[in-house]
Amino acid sequence: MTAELTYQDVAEHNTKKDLYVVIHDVIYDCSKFVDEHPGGEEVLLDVAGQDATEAFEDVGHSDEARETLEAMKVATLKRKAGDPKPKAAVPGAVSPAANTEGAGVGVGLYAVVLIGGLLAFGAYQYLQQQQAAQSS
Ligand code: HEM
Repeated sequence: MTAELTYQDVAEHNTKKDLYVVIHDVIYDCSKFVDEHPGGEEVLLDVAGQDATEAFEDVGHSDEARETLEAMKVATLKRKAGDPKPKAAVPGAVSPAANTEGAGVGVGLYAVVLIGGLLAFGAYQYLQQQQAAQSS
């Protein structure tokens, strides 16, 4: 199967009865699998018509799951300028239309990571000081 589809094509298949996902730049038709998914239909509906690479990999699916996936392959992804980057599955971006503003979301994510890191560092320093104060 050598068909190529774009993100826009995939985004149209975003319902339970007609559900495509992109994982590692390959497109899979999960329509028949939604009801059988051991992880529930909700998570698949969340990524319907979108890049599910991160969601799929985060769970650490088994080899068996990967074989199931392989059987559902329908096409490969044809990337166009402005499409989200590989693995750029953005948690919370439920609407397929969200991929038109990929750049903005990317910057936002960096900000979140940066602030999270600073907070963790601050907390660490604080705890160190507390400990130092206690032991003196
Ligand atoms: C799209 C193709 C997918 C396939 C073929 C698939 C297949 C499977 C299979 C076979 C299992 C059973 C455990 C295992 O063998 O690893 C499983 C479990 C699970 N899947 Fe998926 N999955 C897919 C996508 C996703 C996505 C996008 C998520 C999003 C978070 C997800 C979340 C989970 C979770 C949380 C479990 C664990 C359920 C439990 O242990 O109770 N799956 N999946």
